[in-house]
Parts: sequence; structure tokens; C-alpha cells
Amino acid sequence: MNTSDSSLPNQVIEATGLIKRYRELTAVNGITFSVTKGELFGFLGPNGAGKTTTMKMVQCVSPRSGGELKIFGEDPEFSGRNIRKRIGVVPQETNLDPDLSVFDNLVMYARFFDIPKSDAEKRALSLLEFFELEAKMDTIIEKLSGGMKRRLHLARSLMNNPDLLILDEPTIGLDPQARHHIWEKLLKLRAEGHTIVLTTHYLDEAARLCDRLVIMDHGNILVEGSPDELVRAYIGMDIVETDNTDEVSRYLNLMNISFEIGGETIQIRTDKPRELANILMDKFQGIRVITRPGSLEDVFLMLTGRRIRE
Ligand SMILES: Nc1ncnc2c1ncn2[C@@H]1O[C@H](COP(=O)(O)OP(=O)(O)OP(=O)(O)O)[C@@H](O)[C@H]1O
Repeated sequence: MNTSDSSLPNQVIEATGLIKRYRELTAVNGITFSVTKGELFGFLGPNGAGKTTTMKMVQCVSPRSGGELKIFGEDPEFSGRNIRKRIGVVPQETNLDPDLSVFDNLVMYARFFDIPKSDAEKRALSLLEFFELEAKMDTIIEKLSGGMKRRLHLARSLMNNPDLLILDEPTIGLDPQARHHIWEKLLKLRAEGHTIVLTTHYLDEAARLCDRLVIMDHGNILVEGSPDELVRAYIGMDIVETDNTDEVSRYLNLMNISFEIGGETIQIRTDKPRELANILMDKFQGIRVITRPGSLEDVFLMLTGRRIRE
């Protein structure tokens, strides 16, 4: 498949002190980030963090309230139309046309971009092949599985050969097989040179896919880096996870070992996981103890807390 244009500036998105206010609510509170050509960049954050609001400003469908924003080196305030033509979007909710076949969904969509019909048909066929949907080309939308619909959305977002692909929760609600299938396709697209920005609540998805990511909360960017960098910087050590009982927490306090409580479990960061696990298992009969490396999920919970967001 055709990759992004080599004349594209190296910074596909540049945001400096970007702000979005909805009346008295500041949804995005002066964030600064940039996305480089060919990167797969993630936005993570609890509900209401400001991810979708940021994506809407990047897609030029919602004006900013302050700060600077450049997409492909252009300002959405003055060049929104031009920028929109060069972006492919996969929304969180399905908005495929239920009355059309798989193939016709793609071809009709191409009309928004004034792509000649014969070119659109060729491109639709090649994208259906890429997303392994060619056998379904005449099928109507309601007969597709959730995973197929997501793949078709992805195919549709690429009909205009965009320079930037924006995916809002690309694998939400899919089973593990379908998620892995989508991941494989996204990694292929990245390998071909596409610039991809995604939002996700799945930390394993972000860890596996993203070159770099930001974690947002309350309209601010808390951290930015590659998944490995963030785990090294914020967790650094292995984790011993055990049952949250009064006896265990009393013992850890007595031994001056710091720990975090996450519902039914206690997590302890340690550079001697085996030793600590053995001590706990010796001391507390029948207790469940596991050791594991620190993960992006640990970073996320450490930075954004465990309080449920509505
Ligand atoms: N059109 C709007 N009018 C008023 N407030 C809004 C509007 N859109 C979003 N908000 C508010 O802005 C804040 C950020 O919302 P946003 O949808 O960007 O968060 P998010 O990180 O994408 O969350 P989620 O993970 O739930 O999709 C929230 O408090 C939300 O209620």
C-alpha cells in the first residue's frame, strides 16, 4: 500500500500550550506534544482526561480555545479543510452505512474526497485484500462480526490515502483474536510508514503498539515517553503481588516495606522479587503470591490513582 508523502514535514502534529474550554470547564489545559512522521503515538488517560477533545482539535472539527496547533505545518484555524482531507479517522462508534455492502461502503466514502470511481474501486479492492475482507465484499454490514466492522472502518479511513490516521479506541469491545488481528494490521501500516495516533484504555495495547505515548489526566499531560522508558522511570523494579489481608499489611509495615493497595491485592515494588515472595509464602500459609515485571498499567495507576472516574 502507498505510504505517506515524502514531502510531509517531519512533525505531523505540533501542539504548544493547547487549550480547550467548554464554558467554565477546561477540558484540555495547555498541553504540549508533537507527533513525528511514521510514529505510532498513543493517548492514554482515565475517562474525561481530555483525549477525545484533543483528537477533535487535531481532526479540525473543534476549534481550540488557546495555544498553538499545527498539523502538517498548517494551522487548523485557517487550513481546516485542507488538513481534514489528509486525515483518516476511525471513530469509536460504528458509523458504516448499514444499507450498503462492504465494498460500496468504501466506494461511496471516496466520493467525499472527489476520488474518481474507478480509482476508488481499485483502492477499495486493495484495502479489502489488506484487511482480509475480500471474501465479504458483497456482504451487508449487519452480517459482519465486530472485528470485521473495525477492519472495514480502518479500510475506509485509508481510502483517501491519508498522511495521518487517527484511531479512537480501535479495539474496544473485541475478543482477543480480533484485537490481535487489528494490532497486526496496525503494525504493518506503521512499518509501511503511516503516521498513526490512537487513544486507548487498554494498557497492553498501548505497550505493544506505541512508539511513544502520553498519559493525560484532568486535561493535562502527566508524562510522555516510550512504554519501556516510562516503566523504567516510574516502576523500575519487579512487582510482587499478594492477597490484601490485615496480617500481610501489618507485617509489611513492621518490616518497613512500602506497598500499594489495589482492591483485593497488595503490590510491592522490589529488586528481590523471588526472596520476598518466598518469605511471604513461608510466613502466610495458603497465601497467593505472584512475581511479575512492572508494566505500563502500574505506571498508569501510579500516576492517575485508583479512584473510579465516571
Ligand atoms: N461538547 C462538550 N461540551 C461540554 N463538555 C464536554 C464536551 N466534550 C467533552 N466535554 C468534557 O470535557 C472533558 C474531557 O472529555 P473527553 O471526552 O475529551 O475525555 P476523554 O479522555 O476522551 O474521556 P473518555 O476516555 O471517557 O472518552 C470531560 O469532563 C467531558 O465531560
